[in-house]
Amino acid sequence: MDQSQKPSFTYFTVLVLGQFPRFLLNYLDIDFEDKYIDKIEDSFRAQLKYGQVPYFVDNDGFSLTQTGPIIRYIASKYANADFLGKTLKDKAIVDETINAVLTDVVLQGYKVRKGVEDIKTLDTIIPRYFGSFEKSLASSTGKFICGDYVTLADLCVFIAFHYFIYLGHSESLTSYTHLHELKAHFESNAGIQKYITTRPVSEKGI
Ligand SMILES: N[C@@H](CCC(=O)N[C@@H](CS)C(=O)NCC(=O)O)C(=O)O
Repeated sequence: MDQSQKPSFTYFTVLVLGQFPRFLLNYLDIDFEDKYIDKIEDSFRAQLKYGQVPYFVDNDGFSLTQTGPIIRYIASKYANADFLGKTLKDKAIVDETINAVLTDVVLQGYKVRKGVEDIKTLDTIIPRYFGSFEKSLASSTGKFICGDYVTLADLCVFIAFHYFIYLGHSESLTSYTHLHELKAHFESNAGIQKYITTRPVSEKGI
């Protein structure tokens, strides 16, 4: 296999799931090829293990689908050792948080925006999940979910918070001051600034 190729990432222009690897790759300042697609061509679909994107290919040709495993793999390989949690329990909390963000928060927000789910769903989702993330940050011994060091859980919570503001729910999120501080923390990262300001905007608004 060619060891010299750049990692690549493929997903649609919409943000939904693809924004997690994209935010992470930019946050870690990884030189990668970002491929935006409008549709999955048949020949490409045949390469995808479950016929769907997100799709990540590492610099040695190793490929992965499934958002959670992609971001955990990238973090394990390219971030510092603590980024997935320093202790067994911190690792479990990081995992618990990522799972909540990917399955219970972001997909629900997307479904509401798409009109597949009633807007009233958010009356439960926002206080249940963002309320809980806020509580974790407020009771932390440091600025982050696991205390004084940043993890992939913090990045995922930031992405979900950022996404809900993008989807138009900022008024319901005003009172979450620790989440706003977390947002300011990540938005000060040069890679994240670059990604947010240069990414293509989907007309679909999702
Ligand atoms: N469980 C998968 C879900 C992947 C998924 O639903 N992908 C959608 C886009 S968000 C897709 O590829 N849709 C196009 C299609 O099925 O043709 C993950 O977490 O990555």
